Amino acid sequence: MKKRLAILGSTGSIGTQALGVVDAHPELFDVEILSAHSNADLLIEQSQKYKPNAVVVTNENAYEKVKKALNNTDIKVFSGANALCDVVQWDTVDMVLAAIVGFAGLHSTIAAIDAGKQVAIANKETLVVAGEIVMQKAKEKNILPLPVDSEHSALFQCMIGEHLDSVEKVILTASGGPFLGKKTNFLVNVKKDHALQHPNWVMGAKITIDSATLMNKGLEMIEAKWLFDLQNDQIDVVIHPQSIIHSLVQFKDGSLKAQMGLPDMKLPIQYALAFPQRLNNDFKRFDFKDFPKLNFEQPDYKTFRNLALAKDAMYKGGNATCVLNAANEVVVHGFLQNKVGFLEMNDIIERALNDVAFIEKPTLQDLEETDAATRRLTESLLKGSQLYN
Ligand SMILES: NC(=O)C1=CN([C@@H]2O[C@H](COP(=O)(O)OP(=O)(O)OC[C@H]3O[C@@H](n4cnc5c(N)ncnc54)[C@H](OP(=O)(O)O)[C@@H]3O)[C@@H](O)[C@H]2O)C=CC1
Ligand SMILES: CC(=O)[C@@H](O)[C@H](O)COP(=O)(O)O
Ligand SMILES: [Mn+2]
Repeated sequence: MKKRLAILGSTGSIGTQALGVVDAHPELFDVEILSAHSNADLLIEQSQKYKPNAVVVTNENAYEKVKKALNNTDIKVFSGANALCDVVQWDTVDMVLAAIVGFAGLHSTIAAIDAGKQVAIANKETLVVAGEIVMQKAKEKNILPLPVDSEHSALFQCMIGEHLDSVEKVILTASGGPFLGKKTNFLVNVKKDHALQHPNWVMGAKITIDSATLMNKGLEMIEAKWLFDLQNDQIDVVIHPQSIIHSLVQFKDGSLKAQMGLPDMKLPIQYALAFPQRLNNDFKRFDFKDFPKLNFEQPDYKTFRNLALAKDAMYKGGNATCVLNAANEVVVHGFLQNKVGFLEMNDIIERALNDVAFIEKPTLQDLEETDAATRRLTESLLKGSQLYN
């Protein structure tokens, strides 16, 4: 029986690569649901090729275009974020790939878990904002959320067959991004074109900027905490510029297990979609001759302050990681519009973390309000930037 997939965020970097995995294994997967926000043309193209049961479009203008284009087909076309939460619960869906970027992916992921669906989570922001709630719900439904993020897929693969209480710590590898080794006198002037040039991975714009500021690794620390039920001091980061070792688990006997491979997201996507099977593929193989040296160094927390801010938020807990995420989403959006400087992003996130009211044990409703309040505050702080016009 084929696995029937809901691919949320099918027009993005993860979504399109997931469809590549489906292309390679048509005997294993059927596409039941696709979703997009603004890229109507690509969603129309994908719909014509994969003939899903339904598509959801969250941007109103794009919805009109998709609706018109698919008018003469059997494909149902829905609009709005609520529709995402409805379709993932359909009986005809076996697995949901959460590949929407940002807080916007939270509710549909929770809806999928509430309905007892298998979930493959690329959308790390969901776990950063509401990891405790999401994992508790998954536990109640007896669901094992499958990580798609490369580091977390690596940790997951290393932990298979081990007792979780034999884990001493996990070590997340970070490429260091395009500005590895740079200091503030350089970073103060960097613009989006440079920041968007990730050395090893081709990804969506938001996560690429997060990699450049090291916020991505901070988000990933929090993501690891919830996915693997770790204490804060069990999570380390090491810079590894080649992105060949995708992360490591250190066990109580001192043994280290690492998962390695060329940087290619199709592998962790395929692993999650097919779990517990490992599928054949023709992805390029790692060759030691191409990598005579693998390097490691400590992160520069003083220069890349986002990593320190994220770590502090993780230790603080409560709604602090929700504040961190919302402020970061707003400043990254601003940076991509050349409305705020690279280093100013740190200052604004820090202000938000200091100024938004702390809630120790937030409900989902509290987190929604925290997200909205942080966005309002951060937007107003953004207007203080000299670059803002
Ligand atoms: N790309 C990668 O290699 C990796 C990504 N991730 C994580 O996976 C997630 C997706 O990343 P990535 O694919 O790079 O991002 P992209 O920006 O490439 O794609 C994002 C997807 O989300 C949709 N989307 C955007 N805003 C909304 C919204 N408000 N409501 C509903 N849908 C929306 C987009 O639709 P549209 O394009 O139609 O506007 C698109 O389909 C992120 O959380 C990221 O951190 C994790 C590890 C690696
Ligand atoms: C592919 C992936 O999982 C990204 O999250 C990647 O890890 C980003 O690279 P950095 O290590 O530069 O953040
Ligand atoms: Mn990652």
